Amino acid sequence: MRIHVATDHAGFELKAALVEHLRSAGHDVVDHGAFEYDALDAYPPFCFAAGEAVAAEPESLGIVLGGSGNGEQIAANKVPGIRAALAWKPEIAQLARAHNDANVVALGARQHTIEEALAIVDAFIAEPFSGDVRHIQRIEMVTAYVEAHTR
Ligand SMILES: O=C(CO)[C@H](O)[C@H](O)COP(=O)(O)O
Repeated sequence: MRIHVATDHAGFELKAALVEHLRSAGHDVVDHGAFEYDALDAYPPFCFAAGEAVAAEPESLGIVLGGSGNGEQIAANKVPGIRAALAWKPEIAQLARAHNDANVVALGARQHTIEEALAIVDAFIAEPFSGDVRHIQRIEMVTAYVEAHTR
């Protein structure tokens, strides 16, 4: 699977481990930065880049990393077509896929060990969208709201 990954400085170490982990599992990983550690960098451009790439490739998924994952989720969600979920345990990552058809997962690198973070990501990637009508209807409600309020 094509997986787009981005981080700011706070997730820099986790991103390296994550890219290696995903490539070892056979995924086609596209790294959208940060490409060097800079304690003063800012997460939005990285998250926009990953989000835009996911939106352009509907079969792909995205992963955005930061200290908490909050700002990264918020930024990714500003990209049209992105449904980004902040996941803090594998069960939440599974629900993000199964119920919300999330195409981006956000993680707080400062909140987990690398092993915990990889388990959350693996759960996200492995879980398909359920396709249940009630979930489709709810997602469509959100999409319709965005379309009605976007100038
Ligand atoms: O998680 C984040 C945003 O939600 C950032 O990674 C975090 O705010 C970075 O913090 P600092 O600049 O203090 O290293």
